[in-house]
Amino acid sequence: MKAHVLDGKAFAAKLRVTIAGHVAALHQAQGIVPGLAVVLVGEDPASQVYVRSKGKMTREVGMQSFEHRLPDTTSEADLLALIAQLNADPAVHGILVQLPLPGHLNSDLVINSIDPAKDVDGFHISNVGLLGTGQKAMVPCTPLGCLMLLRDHHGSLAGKHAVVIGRSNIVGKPMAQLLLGDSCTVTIAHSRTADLAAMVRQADIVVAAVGRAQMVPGDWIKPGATVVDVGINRIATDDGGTRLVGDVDYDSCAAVAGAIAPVPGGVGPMTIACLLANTVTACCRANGLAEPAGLTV
Ligand SMILES: Nc1nc(=O)c2c([nH]1)NC[C@@H]1CN(c3ccc(C(=O)N[C@@H](CCC(=O)O)C(=O)O)cc3)C=[N+]21
Repeated sequence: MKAHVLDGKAFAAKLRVTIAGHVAALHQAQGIVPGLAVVLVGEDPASQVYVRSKGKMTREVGMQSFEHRLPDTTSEADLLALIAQLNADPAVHGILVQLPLPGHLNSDLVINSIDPAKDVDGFHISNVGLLGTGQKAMVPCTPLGCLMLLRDHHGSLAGKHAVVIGRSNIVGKPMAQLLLGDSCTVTIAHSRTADLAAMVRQADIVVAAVGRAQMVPGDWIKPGATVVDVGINRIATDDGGTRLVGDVDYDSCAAVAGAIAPVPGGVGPMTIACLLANTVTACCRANGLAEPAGLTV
């Protein structure tokens, strides 16, 4: 059997068309243009690629993109002052501070200084608490994108056993909350889980978000299970180049899984599309307008 491919690239492209429609309608009916501010501190090359890609897609759907690039020597006070300015700017509906931040900056402090209503990453403690208690929140983009792919493929997720590998605040924990919200039985596994292979073999849904290249082999996958690969790892190739791989070993997993989201072309494009979706949602909430269906949970 060869797994069905969960085509995040195509899904995200359709979602961006839908978002562009909502952006055009907001502009026509209300004269409002949703705005997203992205803040990048330092010169990490991978981060620069993502920030460029986010800016391009933000403009493509008709929204305003504000990019702030700061040197890696930026003080915490200066970064907090910029965030205060963006919090107060009515043209800015969403604020994303690219992570990881340079080591001298306290990322918890920085993230919690963002107005929760503009926190399109969903990382502010207030949004984390709202999500955890089933209230209306800004939902983290990567888990939201994974959930959209899973719902699209399965319809209802109720009663399925989901094993989330990874316990980060940005993927593992919010992913588990979303799956619980959809009535899955959820296990959060991690590097210290005893007999991880046996645990993963019980899963109807596997979400791999550990940050270790190709660490999940096909013989950990229950035949027919759905595999969502969140990993983004650049590895060396034999010809001296590099290539992007996920946290699962694609070929061996695709041979046993019922469905699998590949890297690249799976969760990555969904993350950016969900960032745009969150910005539209934040813009509608800020203006007291009904938010479009289908952009969040
Ligand atoms: N505050 C914050 N929010 C984030 O959402 C955030 C962040 N910081 N820091 C970095 C990570 C990483 N991230 C990705 C987004 C899209 C792709 C993506 O589109 N990947 C393409 C391939 C891109 C390539 O070729 O490099 C794909 O998987 O098909 C990857 C990674 C968002 N992040």
